Amino acid sequence: MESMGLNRVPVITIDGPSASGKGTVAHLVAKELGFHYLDSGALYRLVALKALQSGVMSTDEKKLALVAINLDVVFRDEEIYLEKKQVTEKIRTEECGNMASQLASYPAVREALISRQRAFRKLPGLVTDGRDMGSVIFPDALLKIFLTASPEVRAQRRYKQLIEKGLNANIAELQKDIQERDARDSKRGVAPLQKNADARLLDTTSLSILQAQNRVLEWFRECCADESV
Ligand SMILES: Nc1ncnc2c1ncn2[C@@H]1O[C@H](COP(=O)(O)OP(=O)(O)OP(=O)(O)O)[C@@H](O)[C@H]1O
Ligand SMILES: Nc1ccn([C@H]2C[C@H](O)[C@@H](COP(=O)(O)O)O2)c(=O)n1
Repeated sequence: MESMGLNRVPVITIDGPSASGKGTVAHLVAKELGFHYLDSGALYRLVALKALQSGVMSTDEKKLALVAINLDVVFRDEEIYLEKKQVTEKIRTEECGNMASQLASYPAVREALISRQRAFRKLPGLVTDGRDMGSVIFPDALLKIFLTASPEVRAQRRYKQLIEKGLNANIAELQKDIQERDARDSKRGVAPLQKNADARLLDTTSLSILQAQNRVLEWFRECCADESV
């Protein structure tokens, strides 16, 4: 693997809808394999946070693209820094998530984030999660997964996650929010969330986190054997 060109660095992409568990599974798989990890949604959330802080409107594509181009962000260990300030939890609010989903529909914003995402592809490998990782950013990925779960289960998981963090949450509002976000992310004109033919479907509605993680690792080993990686 050491002598591989950059385009042969193995990549596992995990795309899927909001609160499906793709971030959790991608992170665990990366840890298990000793691979790098990219949470691409965090980049859209960081643009959203910076735009909210600077008073840039969610309708101003040009200014939002400038925010994305100039984003001063560092991912270090488990933490995320925007302009040297730690914002790991701050970008996880529903406000940032919704703003991120809105600005992610602009081609100029998406274009501005492409090279940043591809820069994460380094030896010994990369696991990444998002909406267009397999379709647009890493079309030659070794293994592409579309990870999903029923909308009800996703809302319950998000509810539990927020309550465990000591935050207020309302299951009906979360369900509505997830529905709206899914619709916006899937219906946009550029890089929509969808299961492409070359992605394997992983429905985790009745799987535990460990079962989902193991399924991805099994598939990865199969792909490595097929490709003699
Ligand atoms: N298979 C599973 N069984 C039970 N809970 C799960 C499972 N997968 C993930 N979870 C839990 O669901 C919650 C949401 O997961 P996570 O944040 O990874 O989703 P996501 O798809 O990355 O969301 P988003 O796209 O909004 O960032 C977390 O609390 C996680 O621990
Ligand atoms: N590859 C990606 C990643 C994220 N987005 C957008 C759409 C999401 O609603 C929003 C927040 O992502 P999350 O952190 O919830 O995964 O960002 C996208 O369009 N493409």
